[in-house]
Amino acid sequence: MAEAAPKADLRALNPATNEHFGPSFPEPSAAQIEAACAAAAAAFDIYRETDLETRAAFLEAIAAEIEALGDELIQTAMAETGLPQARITGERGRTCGQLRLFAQVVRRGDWIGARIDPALPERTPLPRADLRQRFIPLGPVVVFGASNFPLAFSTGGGDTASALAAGCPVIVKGHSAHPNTGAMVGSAIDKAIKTAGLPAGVFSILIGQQRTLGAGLVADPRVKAVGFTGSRAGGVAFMRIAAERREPIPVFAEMSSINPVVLMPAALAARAEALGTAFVGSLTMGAGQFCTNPGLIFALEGPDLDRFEAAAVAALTVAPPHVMLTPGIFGAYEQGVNQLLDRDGVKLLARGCVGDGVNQAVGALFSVDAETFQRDEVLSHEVFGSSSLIVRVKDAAQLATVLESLEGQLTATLQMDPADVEAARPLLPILERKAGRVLANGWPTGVEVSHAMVHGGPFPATSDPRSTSVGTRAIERFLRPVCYQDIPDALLPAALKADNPLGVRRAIDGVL
Ligand SMILES: NC(=O)c1ccc[n+]([C@@H]2O[C@H](COP(=O)([O-])OP(=O)(O)OC[C@H]3O[C@@H](n4cnc5c(N)ncnc54)[C@H](O)[C@@H]3O)[C@@H](O)[C@H]2O)c1
Ligand SMILES: O=CCCC(=O)C(=O)O
Repeated sequence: MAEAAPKADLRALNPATNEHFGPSFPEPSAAQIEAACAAAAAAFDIYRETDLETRAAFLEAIAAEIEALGDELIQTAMAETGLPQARITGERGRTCGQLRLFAQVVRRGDWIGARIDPALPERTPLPRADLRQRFIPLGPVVVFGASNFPLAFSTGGGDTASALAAGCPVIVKGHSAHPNTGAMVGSAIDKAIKTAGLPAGVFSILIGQQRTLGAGLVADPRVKAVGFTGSRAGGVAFMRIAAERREPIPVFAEMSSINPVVLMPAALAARAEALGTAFVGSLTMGAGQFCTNPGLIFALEGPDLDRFEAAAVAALTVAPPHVMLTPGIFGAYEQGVNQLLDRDGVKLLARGCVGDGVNQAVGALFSVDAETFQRDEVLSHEVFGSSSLIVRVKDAAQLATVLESLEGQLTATLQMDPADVEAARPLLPILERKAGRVLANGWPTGVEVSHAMVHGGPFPATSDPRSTSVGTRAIERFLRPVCYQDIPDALLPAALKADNPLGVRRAIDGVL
């Protein structure tokens, strides 16, 4: 856990210098938490029935307002996270593109899922009633901003965009690692709310550092769902709080993944050196602070794996150190690496360059044989940062067994050539069961925001394998179906009225 519970007001910390800067953020009071929940609840019935164009334009306005924050947003996020300019600029593009993509989804209206089974009064032995179904939003959603993506997975990120697209008011628990970035994006969303003429409770942000803030929000009876990206312990804590409520609610937590990569024999023989170098590029990107970071490599032991290791060692040895997001995250990384250094049967292959600054992660590469890996549960725990473990397997049967032993993952990757297809075929069902996204010949870092993307997977990658937190399917997390039986046309929602005034696609008796 990165966040302690200090008594002083929160101020931003530059992790590159360990210096605080900017204004103080007093911990939100119980009255402010109450006000945010009350406002969100009051806004729900108005916001959820906004017409599609108003809601889509609102999402586009948020994107425009975020862009209008200009370079100040980029500089602020850089100072608060230690992430470089190109990364933050790219992340802003992804964030705004994500909002605009959800605007298109809202306009198209397919998410309403309109279905009509017309009445069959003459049916025997029993007539059928007129049945009409649509999706409605769940209600106010609490979103936890993630430390590692201060824009794309934070205040105005994917959880917020998809919940707002669904028609849910959002209360963001801003991450204490980037309070000013969070506040700036929050102000951009507030402006867009005013432009759209929406109730203020459609969005609010509470920035704080105490556990009671997040726990209180998840427990509030007016909150109907949770979106979270962060640690396994944090996600599990919220799953528990949500399950123990008088009315349990869904928690969509994206938590822990070590993203196995399998180097298939023909690919390894053909391009061991290139694979070794590319692997280190993915491993060290952004100081390894990606939930998609390749933390486990599997390959058959032998000279080709030796070549891969040699190339990876050569690349990692010259890899520069990177400032991590917070001293707490840096400390957790160091602890994780030290734990691997102490593990029986684990060999250190390489460390990256050591810097002279604070909170700088030095990459780490280890190797272990498959028997030891399977015996020692600690070896399959996520080390958040640029640390990875190569698991040397004896044969194809052992590879299948060891993959089968893994926990749920966001991604699983096959590095393969055409000659590997038959050997890969029996692995695919295993990888499908383990991961939300299966890749060939890529690296898992760098998630596309699109219609077919799945950024999800079985526990502990997420708390609910049926969904994704990236891509347009993310909207489905915040919707539930309602069936209207024999409701008069005058009372039906527009999407289900006889003359289909919204012009949305509808399935009539199951046929679109
Ligand atoms: N899988 C990922 O994408 C990912 C991303 C970021 C961090 N992490 C992991 O999380 C660690 C800490 O980083 P972090 O601060 O970003 O994540 P975190 O889970 O500690 O915190 C995320 C948010 O949840 C809140 N929170 C966490 N536990 C809570 C609890 N028990 N009760 C109330 N609120 C709680 C925090 O206040 C924060 O707002 C990292 O070292 C890393 O291991 C994973
Ligand atoms: O840290 C989680 C998200 C990772 C991601 O979005 C990416 O790899 O692009």
